Amino acid sequence: MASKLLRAVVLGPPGSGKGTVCQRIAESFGLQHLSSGHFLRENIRAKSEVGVLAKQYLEQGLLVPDHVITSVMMMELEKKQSQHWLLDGFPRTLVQAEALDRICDLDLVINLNIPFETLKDRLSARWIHPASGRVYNMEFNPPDVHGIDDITGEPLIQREDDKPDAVAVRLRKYKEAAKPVIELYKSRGVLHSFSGTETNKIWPYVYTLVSSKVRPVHSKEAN
Ligand SMILES: Nc1ncnc2c1ncn2[C@H]1C[C@H](O)[C@@H](COP(=O)(O)OP(=O)(O)OP(=O)(O)O)O1
Ligand SMILES: Nc1nc2c(ncn2[C@@H]2O[C@H](COP(=O)(O)OP(=O)(O)O)[C@@H](O)[C@H]2O)c(=O)[nH]1
Repeated sequence: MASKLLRAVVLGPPGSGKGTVCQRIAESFGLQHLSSGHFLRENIRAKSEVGVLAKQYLEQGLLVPDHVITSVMMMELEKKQSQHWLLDGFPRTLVQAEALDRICDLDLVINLNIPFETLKDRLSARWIHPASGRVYNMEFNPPDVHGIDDITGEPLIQREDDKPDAVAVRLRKYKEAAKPVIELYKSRGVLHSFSGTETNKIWPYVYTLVSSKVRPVHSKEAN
């Protein structure tokens, strides 16, 4: 097995299960899971310069400008140079993919293909613990106590951009922006697409794929 550090990306529309799949990969393989949305929400909570700027875009379900998210991600990636990593939510546009190209060669791109109706249903049932980014779903993986984070006991919230009007805009924007990124990675032969309506059914295939690149932390397949 290669000892090279893994550079991987998970692509997929909002609600496709990127966060869920990345969390499982991170746990099973000991990779760093780096979520662009999580970094932006952290900046918003901290009221940093980036956060103040990003807030207005997120509230309208819009992508933040390329240079803003690219500088946030480059700073985070610099801190993780010596670790395997997995990007969730970045790159979202061709400009971002080109910026990423300048600092690394990707080994693996996982593309989640999920039907639109499924995405809408999932997002309306999604609740998060803002401080950690932990994600719940009232049907798929509910918290032990309704509305409360399992680990800290703090309240869960529903994201403003998971409300129905913002969701439709986000899905449309995603499609437009992601098309050239998917084409680019397909042409390089690093793209692996998975289709379905259930993360639990897709997961064993993703696990097998990642196992071909990095050794699992646990010998038995996590689920
Ligand atoms: N790479 C990016 N480029 C531009 N805007 C971004 C990027 N990543 C995140 N954002 C902004 C716009 C997103 O709607 C918002 C939340 O990001 P994220 O948590 O990845 O949610 P998302 O819109 O993909 O939904 P989801 O978590 O459901 O996939 O942050
Ligand atoms: N019903 C159902 N919900 C799922 C499934 N996979 C993920 N979810 C939930 O759907 C929502 C979106 O998943 P998430 O991982 O946040 O997707 P992301 O937006 O692509 O990062 C979350 O509330 C998840 O808990 C699934 O197979 N079935």
